[in-house]
Amino acid sequence: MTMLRLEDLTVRFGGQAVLDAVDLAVGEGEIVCVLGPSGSGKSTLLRVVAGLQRAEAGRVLLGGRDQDGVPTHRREVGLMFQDHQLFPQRDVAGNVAFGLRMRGAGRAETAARVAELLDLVGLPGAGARPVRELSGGEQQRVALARALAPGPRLLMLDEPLGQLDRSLRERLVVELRTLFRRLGTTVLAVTHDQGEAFALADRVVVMGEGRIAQAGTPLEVWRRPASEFVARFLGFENVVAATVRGAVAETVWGPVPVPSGTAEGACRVLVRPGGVRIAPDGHLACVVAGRTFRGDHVVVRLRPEGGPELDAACALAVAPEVGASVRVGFAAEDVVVLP
Ligand SMILES: Nc1ncnc2c1ncn2[C@@H]1O[C@H](COP(=O)(O)OP(=O)(O)OP(=O)(O)O)[C@@H](O)[C@H]1O
Repeated sequence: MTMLRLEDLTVRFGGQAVLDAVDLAVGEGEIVCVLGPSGSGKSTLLRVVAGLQRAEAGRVLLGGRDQDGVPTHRREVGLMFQDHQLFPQRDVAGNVAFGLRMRGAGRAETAARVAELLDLVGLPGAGARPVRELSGGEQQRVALARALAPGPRLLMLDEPLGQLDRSLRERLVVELRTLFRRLGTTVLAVTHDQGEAFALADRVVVMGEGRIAQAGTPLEVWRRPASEFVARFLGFENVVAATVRGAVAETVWGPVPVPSGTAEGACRVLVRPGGVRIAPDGHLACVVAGRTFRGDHVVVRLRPEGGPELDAACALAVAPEVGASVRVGFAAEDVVVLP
């Protein structure tokens, strides 16, 4: 079943379309992450779904019902923003209970639900703690418990882990995914951090200038970026103009093998760094201009005889030193033809 459907949604500020005829469906229990550069319209999208921002055109359907004219508090959506927006004067329980009280829940019911949620987010017994004394990660959990407390049909997260340091983010994102799976929560999250989106989402939606540039599973989007915009946003820089003839694309880097069935003629090609192979029989001579350590591999920046620089992903043990002369070839499985 589709929990959320956006049809032809358009929002303009000062004549500029911030959302430009956006169509999107989120299934029940699905976790969708909207990813995009700053200003691409991600937060506006959430605000329209929540009823905090009016759309100029298009529809928002929740559980099949048009939400036009339905106020925020009747939409049964949970919201969690990047700065948590906890009430500093209330303790943890008072924060988590907020949405329940708004719905008129009784004292005993509220207390039981708060305890249950604090267990769920890994803060058992923390109800009486002042929120001011919590760490960033603990505050994030309280904000999550507060958003989940009223049992929303759709949980929306806006840069949920934005303020936290990297290692905590990486840990929490795994916890969040496990929790949402267990609860069967339908989630629409926005983030500019691709690592976060790819770790959290069943489906990733990449936005640019108010439009959906690509939607697909993390693996699909990673393996087959649909455009140069998506490829560059994901951090792929090995993009070059090409002319396809048969199974080969001619480029300033020399011939690049392309998948069979690729249309002939002008295009742009992406070679993922893993497909730039340093080997003595490679056709392209390069000098190593830089090296970036990436944990389990090294990204080597190569300066070819002609054309733009390119990145190669190398195993730690064999990565050449800066200044070394190397030769490279391209592996077909890491070549993506862009429109
Ligand atoms: N109420 C408003 N009035 C005028 N312009 C606005 C308003 N809200 C947002 N904008 C503009 O709309 C554009 C999209 O904003 P939005 O916050 O949706 O982007 P975003 O993708 O969430 O960005 P970020 O990642 O920086 O939060 C921006 O250019 C922003 O300045």
